[in-house]
Formats: sequence, structure tokens, C-alpha cells
Amino acid sequence: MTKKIGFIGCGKMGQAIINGMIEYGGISPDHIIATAVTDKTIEYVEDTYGVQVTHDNKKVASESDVLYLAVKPYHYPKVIDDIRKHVREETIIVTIALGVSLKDTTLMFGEKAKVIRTMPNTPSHVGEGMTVISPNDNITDSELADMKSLFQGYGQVAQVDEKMMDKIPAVSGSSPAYVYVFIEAMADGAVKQGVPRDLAYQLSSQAVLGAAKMVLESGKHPGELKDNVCTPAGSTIKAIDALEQRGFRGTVMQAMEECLKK
Ligand SMILES: NC(=O)C1=CN([C@@H]2O[C@H](COP(=O)(O)OP(=O)(O)OC[C@H]3O[C@@H](n4cnc5c(N)ncnc54)[C@H](OP(=O)(O)O)[C@@H]3O)[C@@H](O)[C@H]2O)C=CC1
Ligand SMILES: O=C(O)[C@@H]1CCC=N1
Repeated sequence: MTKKIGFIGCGKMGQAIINGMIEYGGISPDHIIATAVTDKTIEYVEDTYGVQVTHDNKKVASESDVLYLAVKPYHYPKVIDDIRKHVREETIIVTIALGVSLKDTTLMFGEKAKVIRTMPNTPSHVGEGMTVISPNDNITDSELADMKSLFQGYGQVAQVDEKMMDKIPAVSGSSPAYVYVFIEAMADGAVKQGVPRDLAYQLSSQAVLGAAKMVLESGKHPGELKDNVCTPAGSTIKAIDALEQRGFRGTVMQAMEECLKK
């Protein structure tokens, strides 16, 4: 894809996508332009990723064939109001904000605007992101195919009906944070037993990566894979028992409910 890709805002999520596109998606830094507010971010993004940077949102809006709105949801109305007239009719607008509907974005840009609402996550940085997408009716089949391959450059893609989008953040956008806590907790448990800290992080992280790959690639139910680790009267089932006694699954489900309430 030789299109120009613009980012309005390039904080944690924008940078994860930028890095994923460049390192894993085959996009040249020359084809990316990004804005931020502070010189600190502008300089960091230019030095780290080698992309073009500017403070000028309008310039990015007018030059981009694909335009990511990578600012916080509460910045959307002001930012869109500012760039609306500068976005070309054929430009594809990608929203990544929690809770900003296709209808609202389309209304703000104008009825002909081509918009794809997405929920990405930060593992995009290492080419293992998950991007859940929902396009508006102005996106053609061929544009959708091109955009899916752009998103696939930095991870997996799933298309859903827009009414599902509000349910996605808890299991995809936010969920890497719970997994980091789990990895850290397992490493702490190992350190408590005398395992060196670096080794503890390597082992707990690899366990999560390997287990995730088993679920994705073996086609087996997670319960079956769990059963395969639990020797009768062995040590693993004792660990599972301790987790269940403390409400592990219920706690995770409750956490996700709190996430969506917000
Ligand atoms: N973080 C995550 O894991 C995920 C985030 N998201 C979504 O991504 C979006 C961005 O979140 P995140 O990256 O975490 O937030 P950050 O605060 O890290 O990044 C926001 C960026 O927007 C820039 N910015 C703020 N106002 C403007 C403006 N008026 N014009 C141009 N740039 C501006 C900031 O500039 P500066 O750096 O100079 O302050 C910063 O670079 C949100 O909508 C969030 O819902 C979605 C899924 C996961
Ligand atoms: O916590 C947040 O609001 C953002 C949205 C999804 C992940 N992080």
C-alpha cells in the first residue's frame, strides 16, 4: 500500500500502531505523518519511528489517504471540528476511540465520510494486535479489503456488527492490562519462592504466550487444555483450586463488567 497514512495524535496507542505497521506491516515510515500537542511527543516519535511529524492537524488531514484519529474520546469533537473541511472525500477515517459511534463520527465529518470504527490494542506494537472493526456504508468492498490488509499488518482483524463494538473493549482493547497484571503476579509468586526476577518474567510471559497459542492453534477448548495439565491429585489442580476458591473467574468477569460500565 503506497498510501499516505496520517495520525491525529500519536500517544501510546498511535505509536503502537505506527511501530506495528512499520516493523511488521511493510509500511515505509515515509508514508506516515503524525501530529501531537507537545514537542516532547513530536520529537520522540520522529526520532524513534522516523515518520514525518507536525503540530498541524489540518495538514495531516488534507494529505492523508487513511486518517487515524488517535486522540482520547473527549478530544474527538474539537479535533474533528478543526479538520473536517480539510479531509478529502476519498480519505478513509479510522476511529480508535472507546464509545465513539460510527453515526456520531459520520455526522461530524459529513454524510459522505468514509469511516471505519475500530478497537485496537497495544500488542499491535509487536505485530500481535487485535483490531476489531466496523465500517460505515460509505466504505466499498475493495476499500474494506485494503483496510483489512493494513490492519493485518500489525495483528489479527475481526469484523463485527457495530452494536457489538461497545462490548469489545473489555475483552480486547483493555484486556492486555489484566494479562500484564497476571504475568507480574506469577513472576512475584516465583520470586517469593527464590526464582530470579528476570527468569520469573521470562517464564510467566512465555507461559501466557504459549497457552494463548495453544488455544488459537490447537482448536481445543481451553478447559481441555487445562485438564491436560492437571494430574489427578497433582500440584496443578491444587493451584486451580486455590484460584477458584478466591473467585478467579468471577473476579475477571466482574472486572470486565466494571470496564464496560466506565
Ligand atoms: N492505550 C490503549 O491501550 C488503547 C487506547 N485506545 C484509544 O486510543 C486513543 C488514544 O489513547 P492513548 O494513545 O492511550 O492516549 P495518549 O494520551 O497516550 O495519546 C493521545 C495523543 O493525542 C495527542 N493529542 C491530544 N490532543 C490533541 C490534539 N488536539 N491534536 C493532536 N493531537 C492531540 C496527545 O499529544 P501529546 O502526546 O503531545 O500530549 C497524544 O499524543 C483513545 O481514544 C483510546 O480510547 C483504544 C484501545 C487501546
Ligand atoms: O482505558 C482506556 O480508556 C483505553 C480504551 C481501551 C484501552 N484503553
